[in-house]
Amino acid sequence: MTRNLETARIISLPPDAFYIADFISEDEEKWLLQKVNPYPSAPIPRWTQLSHRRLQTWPSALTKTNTLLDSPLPPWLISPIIEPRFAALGIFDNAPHGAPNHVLVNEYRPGQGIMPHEDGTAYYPLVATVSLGAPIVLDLYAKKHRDQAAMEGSDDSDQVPDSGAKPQFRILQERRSLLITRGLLYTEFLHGIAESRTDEDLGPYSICNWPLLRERDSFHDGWYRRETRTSLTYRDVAKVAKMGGTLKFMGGK
Ligand SMILES: O=C(O)CCC(=O)C(=O)O
Ligand SMILES: [Fe+2]
Repeated sequence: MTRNLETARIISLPPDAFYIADFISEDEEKWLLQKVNPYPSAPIPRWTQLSHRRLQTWPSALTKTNTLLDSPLPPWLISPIIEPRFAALGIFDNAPHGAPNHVLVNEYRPGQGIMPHEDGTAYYPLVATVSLGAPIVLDLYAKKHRDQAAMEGSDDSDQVPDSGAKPQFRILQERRSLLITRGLLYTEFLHGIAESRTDEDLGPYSICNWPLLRERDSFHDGWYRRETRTSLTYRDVAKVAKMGGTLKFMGGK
């Protein structure tokens, strides 16, 4: 990864996390939100309603064996985010395909969130997240290790934090920002977003990327009311099946 990115490192976190407050412009944000929610309705309804958020999966969902059927991302997810910006920062240079091939779009309305989870081995261990619309706090929890889970009498696959457990770290993602998490932070931590109508206790001691924020002043009361926040999460799926192969298989040749 290039030197440029080092100035964006969140130094209080285990390796590695990077935060760039002003990654896209206001016009680009507006344009991307229109692409996510085309007026009056998408030609193909892209949203899947989940219990606590809405989700779009581009270019398509992974198969049961975590394989991506090879197909390009739509142009609006490529330019300007992947080309030229990710490329200039060398973000995916070491990933198997040298660039992201999969994007999950999440939308959270006030009160919605996502349970602490890990993204797992289907992806190269790096996620680059562009935030749109409003700020939100991402909570990080160290995974429980086998011995700890055993001591607590839970089965050893139970790495999920107890409900009500305090996150170990909190990252504030402003609208128009980029957050990159990779390496140990990807493999050894769970991440989640609280199902809350406010984000509170915001300050230099509780928010680990505080020095890198664009609009610290707007958080000086220590809280804000949630508004609809959309995320574009870019990843590289390791296993890709060429369509040609599938067609040949279907044609019996
Ligand atoms: O919306 C986000 O920033 C997090 C989404 C997430 O964790 C996921 O889609 O796996
Ligand atoms: Fe995730």
